[in-house]
Amino acid sequence: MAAVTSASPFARASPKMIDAAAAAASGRPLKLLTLLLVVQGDRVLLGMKKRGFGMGKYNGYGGKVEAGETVLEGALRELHEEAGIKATDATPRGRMLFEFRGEETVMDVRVFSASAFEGEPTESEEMTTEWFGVDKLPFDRMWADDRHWFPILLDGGFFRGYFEFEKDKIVDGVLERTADADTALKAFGASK
Ligand SMILES: Nc1ncnc2c1[nH]c(=O)n2[C@H]1C[C@H](O)[C@@H](COP(=O)(O)OP(=O)(O)OP(=O)(O)O)O1
Repeated sequence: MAAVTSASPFARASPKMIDAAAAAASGRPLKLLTLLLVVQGDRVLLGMKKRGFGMGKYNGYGGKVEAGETVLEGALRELHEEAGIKATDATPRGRMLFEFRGEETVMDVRVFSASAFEGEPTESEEMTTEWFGVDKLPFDRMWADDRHWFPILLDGGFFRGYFEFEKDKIVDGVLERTADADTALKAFGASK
């Protein structure tokens, strides 16, 4: 897994590139979102988005954090709404900022993983529920950034990144494995 990560062009970002990403994000409005990956042994639960933003792509479960809830509460609520299960050991793993060319708002996605849950994964109006082997993840049907940070997540590590998109193609980005979750949460350019 580590070899895949170091092969990512974004894993070799220079400090200068990281500063550039920080400058691009600073002062921009952030939209707070969650993304929770259920990883059990050598399999990962993914859902194909059936409607709206990211329709047709496989992803973990997540969405907007609502007023009055913590980020973790938002992540657990979205998992339950979209996949019908309650994660019992969700833990923060990373933070990704996504900028789309031509849009003012930067998406601030807090990534969690969990291995234990209550209930049975059940398809919802928004997402399917499918298990994939860790060596058979459908990266060609996922967001383009996923193939770069999934190896770190599956390896038990923490990460932070900044990716700039033109529609659903990456035009630039930086990705860094961090020593711990606290460092990952200090995302490039974000003030909170
Ligand atoms: N580039 C990229 N890689 C990986 N994951 C994501 C992205 N961009 C993203 O938006 N995401 C994730 C983050 C969230 O988990 C979802 C998007 O959430 P969305 O469906 O828009 O939020 P909801 O609150 O569920 O929205 P409604 O459908 O209810 O309006 O994708």
